[in-house]
Amino acid sequence: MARKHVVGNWKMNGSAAAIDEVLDALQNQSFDASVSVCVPYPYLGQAVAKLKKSAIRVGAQNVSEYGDGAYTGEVSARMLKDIGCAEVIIGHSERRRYFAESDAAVAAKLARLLEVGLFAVVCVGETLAERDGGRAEAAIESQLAPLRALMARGASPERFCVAYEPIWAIGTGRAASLDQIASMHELIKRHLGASFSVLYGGSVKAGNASAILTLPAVDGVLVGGASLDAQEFADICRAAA
Ligand SMILES: O=C[C@H](O)COP(=O)(O)O
Repeated sequence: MARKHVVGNWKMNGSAAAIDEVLDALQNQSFDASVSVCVPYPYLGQAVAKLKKSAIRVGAQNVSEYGDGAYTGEVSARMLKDIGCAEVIIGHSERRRYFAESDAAVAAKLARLLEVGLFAVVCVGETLAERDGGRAEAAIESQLAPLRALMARGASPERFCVAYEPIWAIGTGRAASLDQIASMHELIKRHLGASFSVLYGGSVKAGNASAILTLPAVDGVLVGGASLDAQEFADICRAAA
């Protein structure tokens, strides 16, 4: 069985001191799972240096859909690779919602990451209105369509995973039920391939991680708030044995 993947997403939180504190507490621990921490851009270099001798990988939370050039304020996939990032979260619902990131932009970002050889964690998720209106599956299928198109053009399913994050479960303390998670992960695997890696995100905590990670269709978790606490994040990583 493949190793589970635990990704911490710090979002726009933290400081140089907080990064040191959390990474100091994590860096010498060994986990059966593959573990990564996605810190804000300004702290990427610090995290890469800190985790040089650790198995924990450093990731970014976004990347430009463009290659190097005159795109003020953007950060290219090549730059992230250059400084030692291993993976990048793209298409997070907060980016789709607050920064109008479209499915097409997410697909372009994925293509950039694949070009330079960085692993991508592509987020998809439905709103509460879509879930309550019986449209959750259709919403996810439409977000998967550009990924399927990229795969049809040769994108390797080994180089990226999907994180299923129901928007109503993010930061709310109300994780999706095990049935809801299992059924959506199975749907995603039906579309992208049975062995395709699918993570779950949305109010994952030390207390529910084990039950979620035990589901056969769950290949890992994407953890927001709880990844800011070294002890709780380490407990979640251990639950992914
Ligand atoms: O990227 C992480 C997700 O948005 C989940 O965040 P959360 O664990 O704080 O609910």
